[in-house]
Amino acid sequence: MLGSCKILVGQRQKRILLGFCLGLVLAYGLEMVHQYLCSLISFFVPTTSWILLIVFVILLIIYIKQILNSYRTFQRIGLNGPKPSFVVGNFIQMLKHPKYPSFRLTEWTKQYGKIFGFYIGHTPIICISDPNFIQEMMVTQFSSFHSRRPLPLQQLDLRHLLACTGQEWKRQRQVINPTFSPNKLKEMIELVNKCGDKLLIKLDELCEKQMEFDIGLLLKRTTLDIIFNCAFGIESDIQNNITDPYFQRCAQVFKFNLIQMILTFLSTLFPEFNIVWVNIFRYCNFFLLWIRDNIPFMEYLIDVDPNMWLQSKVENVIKKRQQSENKRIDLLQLMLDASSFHESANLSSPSNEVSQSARTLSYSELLMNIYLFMLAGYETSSTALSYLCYVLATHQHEQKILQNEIEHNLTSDFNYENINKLEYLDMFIRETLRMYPIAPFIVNRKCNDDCTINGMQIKHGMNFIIDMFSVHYDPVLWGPTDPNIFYPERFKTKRHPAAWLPFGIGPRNCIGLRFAMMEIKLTLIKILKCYTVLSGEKTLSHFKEHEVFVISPKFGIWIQLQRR
Ligand code: HEM
Repeated sequence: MLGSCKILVGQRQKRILLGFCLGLVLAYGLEMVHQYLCSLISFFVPTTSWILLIVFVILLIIYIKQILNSYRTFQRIGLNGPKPSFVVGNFIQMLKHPKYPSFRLTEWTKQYGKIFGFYIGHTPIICISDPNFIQEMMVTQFSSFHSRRPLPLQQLDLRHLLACTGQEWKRQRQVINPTFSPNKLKEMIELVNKCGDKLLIKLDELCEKQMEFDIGLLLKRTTLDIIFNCAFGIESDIQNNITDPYFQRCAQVFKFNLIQMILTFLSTLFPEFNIVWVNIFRYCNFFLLWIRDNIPFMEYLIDVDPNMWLQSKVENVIKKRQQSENKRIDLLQLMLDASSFHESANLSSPSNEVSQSARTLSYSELLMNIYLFMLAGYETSSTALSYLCYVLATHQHEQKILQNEIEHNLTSDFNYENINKLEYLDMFIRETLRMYPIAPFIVNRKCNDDCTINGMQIKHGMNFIIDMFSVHYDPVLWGPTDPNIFYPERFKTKRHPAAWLPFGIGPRNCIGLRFAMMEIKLTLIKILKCYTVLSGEKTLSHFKEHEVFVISPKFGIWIQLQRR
């Protein structure tokens, strides 16, 4: 999702060895650059090192003053918030939260109110959990808040929906929106259905054994299978083959290696030097790839960069589809139909560029977006399904109501209209995502134009984040039944439009919402028609959440199945 390159090395020892080699080479490289610069400058000025030192100290003082100044942002506008530490701001306090970082925001909301300020590094961020403010910012005054804060280590030339801004984002969104319309989804449901059938075969085997198992991994494979089928028309064997390279690469993208962790940390604390961190990261990857390709046996030590690998596969698939006579109905075909570039286009060809007024996508935009859908659609949907299985296992009464609804209203015809008529199923999923939102960190906005909301003057460049947990557990918004209780029927009452935010809100909400709901509903229906989900010994004891991009169950979801 970051769109950044990454190298993975198999085991710990290999990483240490590599880290050591890399350190040596970096040190040598730096020394060379240093010597070269000194000899170059001393050619013109004899007292180079003194001048360099003085310039460096002056720049450092200016930079530190800037940092200290930014820590006074909220004092100036009279906003409360936790006290920041120098350089890190409140970032470490967030990371050190025993549950997960997003939960720290909820604690601060309780302490400082529904609008407060905190610092990530020295970047001031306003945290909001007032639904009226959220509605105003993300819907009514959207034209002043159409960007997000760039992701740490985000490449500067990244041009997909999640990353781009302004006119570029508007054009891309207008072109891609129809791809996810109900009419198009109706045509794709058969593909999702087939992937669900493959899951049932696996579940059958596990049910026979009458043992407790982690369903999380199976759901990951299923959602990846669905997105491969629906996005690229690849009929993969992910669900049967544990070593499937697509599955392994996608999983690797969400795991950070040491270099990536350090650079992500630096990029978070010092975003103004992002170009430096991104380039160090890029060159480290190129360097490791070079070693892998040129030094014997290194291919066993250094793995291929999963982002590069996946992107090259996406490129091949696009090329093949362009040449094929057979036009499937899937995301790739719909987006190809909406794009305009020559068949021979590639990332560096002139047809890679399009004018902002044109209602079309360039080659690189198509490539990046298809790649984004693959990653954005796989982890989120499988995590949602995992939470749903956990809730099913721990709420037998609600599961019975759901099974009755499915039995009485659905025969074998799982078409788009029919599955969307199931009211209780819809409320059940919404209630689960209210209690277990998956990607709260991504619901953030950056102000593009000075404006005023609820009397608060907002300057261009100010960052905002939503404290989703405070909104989702607010008794005023979700009462009278206690929001800590799982109660799907609460959705029968009309709620504030900004009270339910798992997919964000406004023109820049999740473009895959309908697609995700379709695959989640269909998969659940298939499971519940055949089985009852039961809890086992590990269901509660192994349930622990953690947050890396998304909030997900750390040790999987352990359940038992009983055939109906
Ligand atoms: C349960 C599943 C999913 C959840 C919880 C989820 C959540 C989110 C959230 C919270 C956002 C940010 C919205 C905002 O800022 O207001 C988002 C954006 C996005 N999601 Fe999803 N998502 C899911 C599934 C999908 C799927 C299946 C796809 C694609 C096939 C997808 C593609 C995207 C894209 C491209 C964006 C960026 C939209 C833009 O900036 O215009 N998501 N998602």
